[in-house]
Amino acid sequence: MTTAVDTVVPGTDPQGLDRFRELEARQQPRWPDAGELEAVARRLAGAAPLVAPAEAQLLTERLAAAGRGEAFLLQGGDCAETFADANATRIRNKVRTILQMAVILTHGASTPVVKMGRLAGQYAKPRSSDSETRDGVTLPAYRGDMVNGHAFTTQSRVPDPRRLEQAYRVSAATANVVRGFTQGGFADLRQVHEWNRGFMRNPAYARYERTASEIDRAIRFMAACGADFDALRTVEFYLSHEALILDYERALTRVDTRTGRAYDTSAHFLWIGERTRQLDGAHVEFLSRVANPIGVKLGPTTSPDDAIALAERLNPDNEPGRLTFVTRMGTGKVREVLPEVVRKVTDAGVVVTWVTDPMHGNTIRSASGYKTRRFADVLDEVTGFFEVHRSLGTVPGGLHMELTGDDVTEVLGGSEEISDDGLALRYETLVDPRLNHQQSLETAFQVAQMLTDR
Ligand SMILES: O=C[C@H](O)[C@H](O)COP(=O)(O)O
Ligand SMILES: C=C(OP(=O)(O)O)C(=O)O
Repeated sequence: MTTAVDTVVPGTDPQGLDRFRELEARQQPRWPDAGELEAVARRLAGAAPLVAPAEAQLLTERLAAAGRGEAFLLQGGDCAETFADANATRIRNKVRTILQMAVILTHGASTPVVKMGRLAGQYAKPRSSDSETRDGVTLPAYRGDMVNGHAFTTQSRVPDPRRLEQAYRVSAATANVVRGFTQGGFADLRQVHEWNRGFMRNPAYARYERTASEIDRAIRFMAACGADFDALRTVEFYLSHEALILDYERALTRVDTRTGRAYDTSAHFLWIGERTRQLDGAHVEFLSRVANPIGVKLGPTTSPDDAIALAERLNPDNEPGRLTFVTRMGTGKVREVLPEVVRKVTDAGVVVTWVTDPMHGNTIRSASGYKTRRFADVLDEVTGFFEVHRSLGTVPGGLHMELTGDDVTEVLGGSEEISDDGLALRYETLVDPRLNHQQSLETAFQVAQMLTDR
């Protein structure tokens, strides 16, 4: 990785990187010790970048291709990564799930897939409420391992800036493991059967095995023809997270010495959440200053004018691939709200890559009290997203999912028919429910069909 980047010390601000500090920043922790936060930010500002600007620039080109319908973005991972789960097995399971989904999509729809994890930095969460009450005791809400601990004790819930450094270190280790898996042979397409080994037989796995066999046959045929398969050994895999805690994102921003542009080197792709996308807010201001490809989540209250104004602010040069709109309307709203937004944005000449997040508009509380989603709702929002783009002649460019490679029981339904009673079996997420491995593969098969029709 090239490290041709210069630190921009907070407070010395040639690129306007600190201007966000003058604006309202929602969803920020109340750090108890400003001095300690500043010391941490200074140390992080001197630390090595986690990604290289050149990689982020290549991703911009890939996302531009997705926006034109020449590729498809698959972005997935935990709702909230945890420090405790940043081990090789869990990371491998997530990477493998994304690789398997990508194989299904590429094979089913003959479309190159841009692979991206919500990984190696997804440690901060926006919350509906600042506090949580249990049995009459009220404490600050858990805001992700980057901010405070999940344990319901006063000590654990106090925001601790040293966690920003821990998030950096764990992200670096995770990124290293991801590079090992994606560059070291594990992701070799000739391992396509191997990725499925050990899973129980069920319809999604049996279907995956058939796909893998067809890919195997095609590879053997091409090998017999003398093809060179070096390109199959490695995959491009990008890292992303929500750019929520601005002190962290600012501290990891560097100036690329080749281009003179500022990059947030905490990830290749950063997105602004639905709760922090105010046009005059700190998050929009900060991300307008970095050159990474960025996303904005658009919920059901988004007006076409909001979307156009965000695009003008975040991508004034209308650079293809720079801006992705991740729509998360909910299954009940997608067909009602999305058409007008897409139509007016398109009519305004705004170049954007459209991606669906079918998770965040479909969260419910089950009768047994779990925060969950119905698998059928998730699929229906994706279906609605494709229908809307089809009817407008615009491009459905990708899928943004909360998923895990493990056999959790957090989302209702799927071919294993997880019921309300079944949620308790392996409900492990600390914030929002994720698709398990098998539900993720099922989704990929359904989307491959929609992509083929695209
Ligand atoms: O992942 C998204 C948000 O952080 C999450 O949905 C907020 O959850 P809450 O409503 O439980 O705070
Ligand atoms: C908080 C998230 O989403 P949204 O901003 O769309 O609610 C998320 O993706 O984790």
